[in-house]
Amino acid sequence: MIKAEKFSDEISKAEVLIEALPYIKKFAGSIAVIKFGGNAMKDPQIKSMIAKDIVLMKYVGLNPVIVHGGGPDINKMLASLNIETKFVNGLRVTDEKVMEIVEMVLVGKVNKEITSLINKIGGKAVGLSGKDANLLLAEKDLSQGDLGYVGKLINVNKEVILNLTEKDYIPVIAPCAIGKDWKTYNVNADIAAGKIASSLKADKFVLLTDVEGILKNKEDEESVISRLSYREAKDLLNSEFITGGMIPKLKCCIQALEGGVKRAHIIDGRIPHALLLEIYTDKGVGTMIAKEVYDNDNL
Ligand SMILES: Nc1ncnc2c1ncn2[C@@H]1O[C@H](COP(=O)(O)OP(=O)(O)O)[C@@H](O)[C@H]1O
Ligand SMILES: CC(=O)N[C@@H](CCC(=O)OP(=O)(O)O)C(=O)O
Repeated sequence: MIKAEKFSDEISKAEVLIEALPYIKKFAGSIAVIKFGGNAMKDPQIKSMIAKDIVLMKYVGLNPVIVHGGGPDINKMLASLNIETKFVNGLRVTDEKVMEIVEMVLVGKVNKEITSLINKIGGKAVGLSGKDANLLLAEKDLSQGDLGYVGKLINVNKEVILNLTEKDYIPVIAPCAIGKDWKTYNVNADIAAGKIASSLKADKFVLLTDVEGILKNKEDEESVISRLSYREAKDLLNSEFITGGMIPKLKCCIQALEGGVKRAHIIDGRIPHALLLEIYTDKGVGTMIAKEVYDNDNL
């Protein structure tokens, strides 16, 4: 170790890269569907860090597919227009007027903001809505009663996504779907991301949100459940621990695993570089849900 002291800072940086090597090897060529939640987008600095993580992932060989929400932006726009909406089990009741605003905000604003942020950092992001090439085909979702134009996805045109990832583009998808009746449908972004992850049989499905993960007790930030098996996740879904926006999140993780996704993660997007920590280090952040969960099982 001649002259090692002289380069000690650089050497420790190189060691960090080497530590990531098993993960880089394991995930090279695979697909990670990342859901960028509206609440994780509130802080511009964090938003920019997430975009950097996504670009880095692409350059080290993992193919990110981004699905975004934008609930808080939709709420703001509706409030400024004095339009009230309510949620039923995490789903926004969507009449024709609300649908118009949802599409305007998600496709016209949020989608383009994320796309240009990634491109500014050096990625090749392409923004899409579910209407482009019939990417997301929906029918009316009646599972929670009649919520208007809330859609349930019945098909994902995965060829569009794969054509883009093969050419090193990063698809950025807004969860507005086209109906079988050619009307526009509002799909919860978590549910859309889960369906897209299943159709691609993604290796990783990561939901970025603004809580530490699934909490046993919502008042206690330390009560994060770090690992859940598929069965435990199903039991938890029917418990009183899970409410509001966490319902579609947990539900879509369960459905993604049923659809062939290997691992689903609900992680805290407010932690700087949470995505890199989750994928390229043995420090899991948030909650991991997998068909089988083993101890010391970080890959
Ligand atoms: N058991 C739970 N653990 C953590 N969060 C929960 C739980 N149950 C309900 N929640 C709520 O779910 C919210 C996350 O969902 P949501 O607000 O829709 O996020 P996003 O905009 O990122 O999709 C949390 O802020 C929290 O209020
Ligand atoms: C049907 C339904 O609820 N659609 C959502 C779509 C956006 C979304 O899911 O955004 P977040 O991920 O930021 O919550 C909505 O209208 O808010």
